[in-house]
Amino acid sequence: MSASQPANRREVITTRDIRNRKGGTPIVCLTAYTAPMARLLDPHVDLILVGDSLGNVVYGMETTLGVTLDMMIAHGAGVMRKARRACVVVDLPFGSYQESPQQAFRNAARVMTETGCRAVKLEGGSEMAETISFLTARGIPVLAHVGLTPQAVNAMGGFRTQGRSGPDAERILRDASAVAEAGAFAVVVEGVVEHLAREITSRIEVPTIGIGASAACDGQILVSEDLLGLYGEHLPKFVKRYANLGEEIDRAVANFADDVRARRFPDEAHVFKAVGGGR
Ligand SMILES: Nc1nc(=O)c2c([nH]1)NC[C@@H]1CN(c3ccc(C(=O)N[C@@H](CCC(=O)O)C(=O)O)cc3)CN21
Ligand SMILES: CC(C)C(=O)C(=O)O
Ligand SMILES: [Mg+2]
Repeated sequence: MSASQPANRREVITTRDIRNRKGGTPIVCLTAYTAPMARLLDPHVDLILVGDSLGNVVYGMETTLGVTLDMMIAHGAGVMRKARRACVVVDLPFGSYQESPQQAFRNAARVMTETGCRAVKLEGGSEMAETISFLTARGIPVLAHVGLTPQAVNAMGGFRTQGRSGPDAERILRDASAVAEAGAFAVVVEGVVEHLAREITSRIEVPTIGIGASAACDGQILVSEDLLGLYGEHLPKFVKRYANLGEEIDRAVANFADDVRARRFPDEAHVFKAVGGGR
């Protein structure tokens, strides 16, 4: 009998699967903001994050502070339509969860019901522990995010590597422990020095997913447009470019413009003709 494993059951990755990867094969994560990008990433990654970095990447904002809940829900729903197996997590934007556990639940529940995603991510350490246990106890899995937290850019005085001083490193370690103990299924660790990332990873029981936080983490995440060469010229030091799609787009658009101006496009292969009755 195979009632528990029907042959046509499709592989899906749950937050529990991610949680269980602690210390195993590194967890592969990338961002997607749209359906076509989700379709391309889905066969290759374990987790797709609909990040509030879409404020920078899609909307040209300077920081993520102007991103709204409605924007996250619209993009999250688009990603969900084309992600079949990867675990999809949606960022809660600035101002949608910091006020109280009740505010966080109300807005996270909207994200879950209106997108169908598996979990939400929120930024913060010890001060968010109560909110994380409030959400997880009520059925909303939470991915935590500590270290360099972009929504706190004004409090941090810029996008700076965190944990360089002893007291700073101890605070971030306490933050990571607090969010893990509060019930987060994994913790994004951003922009911290290598020895701190290694220390956090060895001390907490759930996986760490690093961005600019060394190979000592249990997984890695990057912004897809950064590694594809689709965003910006000056990238953070931690980004590795795997393609230069921006250059490809430049060449393709220049060729299209030349063809239109020279009347080479549309050519015979791309024109409708009224053959046998027409249309
Ligand atoms: N396209 C994109 N990629 C990202 O990784 C990203 C976003 N957007 N938006 C939200 C946050 C902001 N992030 C950032 C932005 C800038 C730096 C940066 O300039 N870092 C300096 C560190 C300088 C230091 O050593 O303190 C660097 O040179 O890497 C880092 C992370 C990461 N996130
Ligand atoms: C870079 C990741 C961790 C993120 O929070 C985002 O893309 O918004
Ligand atoms: Mg984010």
